[in-house]
Amino acid sequence: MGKPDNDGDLSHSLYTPELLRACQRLPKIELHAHLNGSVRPQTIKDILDERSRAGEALPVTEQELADITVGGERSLRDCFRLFDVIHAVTTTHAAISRIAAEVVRDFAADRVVYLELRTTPKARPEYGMTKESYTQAVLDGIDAALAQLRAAPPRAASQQQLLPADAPAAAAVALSPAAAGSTASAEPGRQAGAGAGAGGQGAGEVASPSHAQMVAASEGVVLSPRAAPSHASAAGVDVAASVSSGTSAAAAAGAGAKGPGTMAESGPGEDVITVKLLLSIDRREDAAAALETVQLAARLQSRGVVGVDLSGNPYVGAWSQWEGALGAARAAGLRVTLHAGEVVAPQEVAAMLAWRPERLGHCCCLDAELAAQLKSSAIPLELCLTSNVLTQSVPSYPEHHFAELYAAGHPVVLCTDDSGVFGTTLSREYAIAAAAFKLPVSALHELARQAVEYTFASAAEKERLRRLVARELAELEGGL
Ligand SMILES: CNc1ncnc2c1ncn2[C@@H]1O[C@H](COP(=O)(O)O)[C@@H](O)[C@H]1O
Repeated sequence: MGKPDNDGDLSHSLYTPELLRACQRLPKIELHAHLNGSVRPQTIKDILDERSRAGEALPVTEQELADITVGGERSLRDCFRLFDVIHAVTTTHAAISRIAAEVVRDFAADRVVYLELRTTPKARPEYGMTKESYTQAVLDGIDAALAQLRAAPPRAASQQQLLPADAPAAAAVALSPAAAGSTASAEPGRQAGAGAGAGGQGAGEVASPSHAQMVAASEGVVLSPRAAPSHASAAGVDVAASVSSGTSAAAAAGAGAKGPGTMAESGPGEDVITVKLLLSIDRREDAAAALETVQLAARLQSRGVVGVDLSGNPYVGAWSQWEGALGAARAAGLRVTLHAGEVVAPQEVAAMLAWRPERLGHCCCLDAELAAQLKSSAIPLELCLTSNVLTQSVPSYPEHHFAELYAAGHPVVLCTDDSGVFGTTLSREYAIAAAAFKLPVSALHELARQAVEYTFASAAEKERLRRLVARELAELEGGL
């Protein structure tokens, strides 16, 4: 599957290490990240190793494992086969919690200050898993990561081993060519990632390299485990240790409460990351299964579930299957975002636009008429440059529809989609956008600022985020 030196991915020649570093310093908002697509490749290997040591028959073949760990340019169809392989590996609640914790820490390490993570609740009776227990495991993992980020003393990050500037790309296992280099053979990431795992390991975590580290290694960039806000480093602090998550209601209920959906205490410095969860409906699911997910999301709003997503293989299913469940989501006060137009499907995209979700994802394959309708709808669009190029939904970075929509002033937000599968980070997506579309730094700042407006956060949280992002950008602009 794929070719390691995939030149659909021109990112290495597009941007410089300096540009990547500048993007790592930006306070960023991530609104389109699939949990299992954001898994660290090494974690998949670790889980398989553990199961193998326990004498279990492995759920994937050698070839499937190679497909995960070596990667390559992938068609969308191949991509969905890969997700099935990942799901075959991640069958325990502990694995789900571990992945959620690592993903939160990886985004925090990439200076993402607000994360809307999304995942498909899975009912897998053969593993004693219900949609509810799966989602609880995700929430527990998020809680664990936030608790650890909150507790980590500011100096902890500075004591961690940094990735050497000359660390070879091969130091990391990669799911994709973007960070692959030659990869996979030599106990990857163990050395490079050890102790530098996005600011240390959480409960149940072992050392495995984050995407930020893999990207940094492939770019020859020294990456601080925690890209601290500049004022913090000016004060001799490497890491902002306070973390917030959750709803304003929980905030009003006071500090110290636990988990997404609650507001943790704010420390003297800065909030590290706020995390919200969207529950995804997989396009393979029928109306009843979709409704079950919506009802679960509605019940878990107090824990930080803010919305519902429709995703999955775009070649499967029909819009009419999920419309009822999505209507129920709306009635329950949940926000809705839809994957639209990843493949040519004009009738479906027209129906989705008419339904008016709060956000849309991708919209790669729209004809001129639909593109005009999208623009007049002003529905904010989650754009995932690397994902779209690697899955060949768009021909190249410069030809990505970001350019046209951005020029038209359409609300857009840069996102990663599946940072593990595509070996990317949000900082890298910003760097690619800057280089491919010749955006000045001020435009990157404006993208970061505007992203706040497209979150599914409450009005109070948006206001807090606006202030946080504005303050950090002002410091960057002031060169502090
Ligand atoms: C590449 N573009 C994409 N288009 C559509 N759906 C995608 C996707 N990338 C990921 N997913 C959806 O997210 C699931 C994996 O994460 P979770 O198990 O939910 O955490 C995939 O199985 C698919 O349903």
